Amino acid sequence: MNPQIEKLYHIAQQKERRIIGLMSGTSLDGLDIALCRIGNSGQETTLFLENFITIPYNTIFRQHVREIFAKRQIDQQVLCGLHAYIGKIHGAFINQALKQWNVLPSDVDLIASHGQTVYHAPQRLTGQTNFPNSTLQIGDGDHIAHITGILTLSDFRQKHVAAGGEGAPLAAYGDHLLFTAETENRFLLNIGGISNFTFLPKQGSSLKAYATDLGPGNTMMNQFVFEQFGLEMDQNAQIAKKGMVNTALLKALLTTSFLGAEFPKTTGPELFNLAYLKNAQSVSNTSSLTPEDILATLNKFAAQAITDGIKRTSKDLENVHIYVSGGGVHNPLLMKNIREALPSMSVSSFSSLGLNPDVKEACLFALLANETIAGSPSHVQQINDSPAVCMGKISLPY
Ligand SMILES: Nc1ncnc2c1ncn2[C@@H]1O[C@H](COP(=O)(O)OP(=O)(O)OP(=O)(O)O)[C@@H](O)[C@H]1O
Ligand SMILES: CC(=O)N[C@H]1[C@@H]2OC[C@@H](O2)[C@@H](O)[C@@H]1O[C@H](C)C(=O)O
Repeated sequence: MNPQIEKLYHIAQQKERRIIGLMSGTSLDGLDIALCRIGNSGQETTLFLENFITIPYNTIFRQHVREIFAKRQIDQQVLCGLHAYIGKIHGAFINQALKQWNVLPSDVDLIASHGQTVYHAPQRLTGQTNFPNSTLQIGDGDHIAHITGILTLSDFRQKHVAAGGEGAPLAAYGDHLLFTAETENRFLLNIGGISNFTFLPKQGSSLKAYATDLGPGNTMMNQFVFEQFGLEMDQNAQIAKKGMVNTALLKALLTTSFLGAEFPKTTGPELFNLAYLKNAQSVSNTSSLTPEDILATLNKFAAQAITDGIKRTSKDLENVHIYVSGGGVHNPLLMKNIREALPSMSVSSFSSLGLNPDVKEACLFALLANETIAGSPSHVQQINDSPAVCMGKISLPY
């Protein structure tokens, strides 16, 4: 037997695995690296976070990804090059993190790599049926495995698509196994570039867990401050706080059919981008607003896409608690807008469930890898409208 397959076989039989989860989101801020100890599988899963770091990307990296990110026309040579380049960079970042933590690569069982989403094209976006739902994450797993010497699972979303899904959100799988509560109905809200939630009905409920994207999280605010001020984000909503919400623009932003569509659904910056903003400004005659007013309106838009979605699912429910993760939790105006629209619900940071809100998604991919190696598709069959599959491709280091 190939000794690497034998090693994998042993890893699958261990009671506990040390797995590095990686997440690189649409904000292009950096690579989240979470070193997790994951025990058992399925409902018995335990997760302990040993270490976490976000290694920031440099300007050159961001420029390269922005050349192709969410764009329909691109230079294929850049796409091809980035697939290998991102794999190499992520591998080097892992080695750097392990050195910093004094952990030997031989003491890590697996890496679970999300990669970098460069295009997300469900049929609901393209409106075409000649191609199936599709989504593309780059940063090849073979490079990561080779550079680190660690067995690597990557490209998790393809199996979801193959089995009839849109390739996202995958959060429901981990959220359901780790965070379902006995006594309360939960929304685990993640506000990254795009906002999404996992709805977790309390144990014993006749309702089923599911996850859906909601609309823009930070992405439109980020794109707008980058265009106007060359900034990566509206830090602490400093700019938006100086502006006023324009109701005509807000109404125009809220008119896309995506927001009214049934759950679950997925989206990305392929829809929610500056062209979308320009079009909304044009139809609402608001092209001469100040950047501050536009940003205040985009902030409110992100909040309303989130709270309308939550209201829709929770209207007949009592004892509803919302736990927020992702970078949006650090935007005070966004959080204020969300709380004001949901006065009867408790809205808290994900940290009150015992996990740092910035690390949740990286841990999720570690958990997905654990299920693929040591779990079973039957563990996730209770999630509504999402295929019961194990995800990720396996790369051997040698
Ligand atoms: N202090 C802050 N003030 C305002 N916004 C913030 C702050 N900190 C983080 N953010 C927002 O959060 C974003 C990063 O969030 P996160 O890391 O969850 O996104 P992501 O992983 O790229 O998203 P996704 O996984 O959805 O693609 C930043 O780009 C910024 O918009
Ligand atoms: C295609 C893609 O990369 N989607 C991301 C993105 O970021 C948030 C939202 O859009 C979500 O659908 C998904 O990520 C999370 C981790 C998920 O799959 O649950």
